[in-house]
Amino acid sequence: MTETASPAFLDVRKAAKSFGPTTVLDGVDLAVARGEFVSLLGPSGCGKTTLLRIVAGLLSSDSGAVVLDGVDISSKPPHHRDVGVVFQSYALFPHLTVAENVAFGLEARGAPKDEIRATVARFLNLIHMEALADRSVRALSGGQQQRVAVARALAVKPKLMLLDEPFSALDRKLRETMQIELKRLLREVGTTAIFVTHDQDEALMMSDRIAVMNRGRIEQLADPATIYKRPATPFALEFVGLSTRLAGTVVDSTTEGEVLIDTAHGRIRAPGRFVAGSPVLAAVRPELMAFGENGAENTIRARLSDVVFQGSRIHAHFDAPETLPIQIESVEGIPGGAIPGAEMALSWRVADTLLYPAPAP
Ligand SMILES: Nc1ncnc2c1ncn2[C@@H]1O[C@H](COP(=O)(O)OP(=O)(O)OP(=O)(O)O)[C@@H](O)[C@H]1O
Repeated sequence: MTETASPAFLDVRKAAKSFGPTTVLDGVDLAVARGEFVSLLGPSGCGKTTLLRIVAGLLSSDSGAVVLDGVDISSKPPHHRDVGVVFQSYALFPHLTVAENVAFGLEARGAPKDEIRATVARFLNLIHMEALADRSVRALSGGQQQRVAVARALAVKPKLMLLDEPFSALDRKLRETMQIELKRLLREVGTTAIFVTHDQDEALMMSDRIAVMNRGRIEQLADPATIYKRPATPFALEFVGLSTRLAGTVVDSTTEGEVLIDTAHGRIRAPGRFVAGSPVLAAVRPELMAFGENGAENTIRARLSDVVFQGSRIHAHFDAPETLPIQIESVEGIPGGAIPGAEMALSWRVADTLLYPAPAP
């Protein structure tokens, strides 16, 4: 299920790639608005890099077209696409200084000296590296090198920036700093960007919209809050964030657009329309569940198996006979000091219940 950004600045139509009998991209459509930051999020091997390489012109699509700012660039070579690329490996010119690396693309285009000087100064300022302008890039840390790589790609004012896991080689703290800096930098320069990651936190924090990819398809394309609160498919639900999941069978439906579902943990209600007898998957985010019955609309009983202290909150896991996870997050802790093995009531609102057709086994 995809939504279309309008008007499309980048319009990828039916991108497809097979290697021998293996389909890696299965006719993917992706429309990106001008100035937008879109992440491709999915597990290893789902086709993120393949899609990015097709947009960059580093790989040809078996079908379809790539249209950028109204121009079909499908048959143009990478250096004629007006697209900047930053990969995980920094790929800077090791024999050049920081400033020379940032200037490289402009010099190759024969830009006037004054313009080069001003642009390099602006970008070194934007990445806070004015003081290191004359240093060899060999003498930089990983984070500094990746800043230079981003500045070098942006200095030629590409219409589109493609970033493939640019921070995955960096440690967590530096990574978080770089994420904030990149977002600020792209906003200041006003560049449209596609960002590949398999890290859901990175995608949730940085993106205007996220394309959740699975097996060569986009399963959902939406803003981060919608991806988290209303995952379109069981895969998107499972891949982004944690959830309590309950397998069940619809036993009845109400005129208010709700269904009654029998699960191994009791009967619950959920918004949705399914005929009686349909196998379904019901889910709820753990922070939307509470201990006890609390007069809430849905209540199940389950046996506490594990409690994980996470500083500002606790995360409790429950035994689930059908092996789907039951988990709750609470800032208040476990009531009454319940210990593993104790049976507890858990409750939540019907409106917070997500409902899907049962995925194929
Ligand atoms: N040149 C190739 N020949 C054969 N198979 C390939 C080729 N390039 C990619 N693949 C396969 O296509 C699939 C998708 O690869 P791709 O690099 O797009 O995945 P990805 O989602 O970016 O994963 P990762 O996060 O691991 O980089 C993988 O199974 C990969 O092995």
